[in-house]
Amino acid sequence: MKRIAVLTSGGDAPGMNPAIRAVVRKGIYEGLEVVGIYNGYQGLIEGKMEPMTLGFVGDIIQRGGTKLYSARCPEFQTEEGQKKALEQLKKHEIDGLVVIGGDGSYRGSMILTKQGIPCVGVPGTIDNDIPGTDYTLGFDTALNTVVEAIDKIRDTATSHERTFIIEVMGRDAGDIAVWAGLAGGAETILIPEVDESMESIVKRLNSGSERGKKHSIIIVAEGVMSGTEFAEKLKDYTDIDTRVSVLGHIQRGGTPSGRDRVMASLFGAKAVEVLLQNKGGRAIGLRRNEVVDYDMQEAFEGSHVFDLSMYQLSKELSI
Ligand SMILES: Nc1ncnc2c1ncn2[C@@H]1O[C@H](COP(=O)(O)OP(=O)(O)OP(=O)(O)O)[C@@H](O)[C@H]1O
Ligand SMILES: O=P(O)(O)OC[C@H]1O[C@](O)(CO)[C@@H](O)[C@@H]1O
Ligand SMILES: [Mg+2]
Repeated sequence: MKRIAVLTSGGDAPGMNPAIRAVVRKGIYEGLEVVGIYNGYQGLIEGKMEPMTLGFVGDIIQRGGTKLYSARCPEFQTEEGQKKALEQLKKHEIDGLVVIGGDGSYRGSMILTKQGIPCVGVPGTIDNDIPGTDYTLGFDTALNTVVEAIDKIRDTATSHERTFIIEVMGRDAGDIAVWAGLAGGAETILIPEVDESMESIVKRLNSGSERGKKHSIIIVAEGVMSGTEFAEKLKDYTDIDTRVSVLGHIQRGGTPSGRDRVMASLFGAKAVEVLLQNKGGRAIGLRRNEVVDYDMQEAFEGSHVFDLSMYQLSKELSI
């Protein structure tokens, strides 16, 4: 292994920059040449890459987004696109690749591994939804962004004695919703993992009102339905005055938290160590507080472990 490359792919996540920094600096420390590929698999297909220096990754540890840019690349899902990508890797004499991204990006990397370029995945997605790891980069920062937003919205909810419906991200996963709901004291949390009936939701809202509760925070994970859709549904059951707030992409941006910077540094360095052992098709993760590498296949076959007890606790604490 002489020359390795790194790319970021899929939705960006705070922590991607510190992870790039760790891959580049650990690689150079170990005597490797490190190439940065721009715009994910799209840039790989187009050969948009250049050698990285220690300086290139200076002053990025504290920045959100990704200095290498990210993309969703439908062309890479075609055989022709994959062939072009492999040709570029061979042309630039790249012996191994670190892919920082979510499950889709991992799937793409498996194709390259099977074609002879060992790839290692670093979990970078705010959704925290990759099977096999307890943590994905960006989750902590996104969580803090959402909690800050809930706190602000709560001020208005209290002043106007209103119920607020806050829609949060997490394509198919309820982690952001549950953690933020618990941290922000939300009364109701709707997540894709649990099917709660409208009757039960309304019953809880009404019992709060009967006890004199004047405001309420409802978190809706986008994977369940949109906040607006939920507000419309609620109208069929109650005349409670609601407002909807869609947090959207502010959840993906911003300075990575201390936790995300540390995890990114640990994950990025571990990815380089794994490549140095000539291992491909591996994913980096956190298990019981230990940084590990595991068979990437597990990330596809296993299911993301969702902590139902936290969801239950949020209900017990926010009645
Ligand atoms: N099955 C697949 N085969 C080949 N490439 C894939 C596959 N799935 C995804 N990819 C590639 O990976 C890119 C990123 O995937 P996707 O858009 O699913 O994001 P992700 O990595 O899952 O991140 P996130 O869900 O956090 O945004 C895709 O645009 C595509 O280029
Ligand atoms: O930015 P895009 O492409 O609209 O993707 C949004 C999706 O990406 C994520 O932010 C990360 O996977 C999801 O939570 C969300 O559903
Ligand atoms: Mg994904």
